[in-house]
Amino acid sequence: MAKNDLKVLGAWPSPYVMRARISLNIKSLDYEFLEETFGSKSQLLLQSNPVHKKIPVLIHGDKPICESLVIVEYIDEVWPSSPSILPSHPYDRATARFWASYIDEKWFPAMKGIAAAQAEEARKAAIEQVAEGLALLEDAFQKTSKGKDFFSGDKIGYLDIAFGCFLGWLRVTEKMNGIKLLDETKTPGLAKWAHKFCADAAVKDVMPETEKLAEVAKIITAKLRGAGAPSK
Ligand SMILES: N[C@@H](CCC(=O)N[C@@H](CS)C(=O)NCC(=O)O)C(=O)O
Repeated sequence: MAKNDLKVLGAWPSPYVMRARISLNIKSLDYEFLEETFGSKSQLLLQSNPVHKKIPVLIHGDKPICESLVIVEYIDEVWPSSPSILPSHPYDRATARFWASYIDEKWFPAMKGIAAAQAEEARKAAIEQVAEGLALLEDAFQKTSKGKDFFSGDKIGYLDIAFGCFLGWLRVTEKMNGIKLLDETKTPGLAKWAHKFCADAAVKDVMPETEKLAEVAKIITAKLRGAGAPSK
């Protein structure tokens, strides 16, 4: 058993699961990774997260903690470090939480919309929405990074984790649609940030390879579009 008795219920392609794993890596915490089978839910998952029945769940001792961003905050509070994952100033914390919520509630759903779109017009509208979101996030990056590598400054922090976990899916979306979303001319800060984020020691072993993720994306896309529905 690992020293801190930590388990993560998850699956390697899940961006939300990645948030928990990156946070544990930042704090150099060992954990057992319990991989859920795609398309089914283990008894442990159902009893650990009876409300949402979703991954990730962090189990600390015998206590389950659900919801990826709640998990990130929990890890940061239980194992404090310098710098912390959450910004130290209340205003910076509020700003980071604001953008994380924007990413989960607006930006990523728009990216899923690209895959789900059946008609070309709907696909173009979703791409446009994602690009507009990236322009907003570029602006947020310029303001919060203050010329440093990450949203949080010199080291990866809360907003880096909240957004960076979607980079694998962003690359897959680019590849499957023959488009460039993170553009060096339109979003130069984010393009550089993405390279640094993926190369970071806390991230590189949990960021899935684009090719491998693309295989999962094909299955999910078919599900989103309704299996067998004619694609327009
Ligand atoms: N808001 C949740 C989202 C988690 C989530 O959507 N997880 C997906 C895997 S990527 C899941 O468990 N899906 C199974 C389901 O929806 O039944 C979080 O941040 O943890």
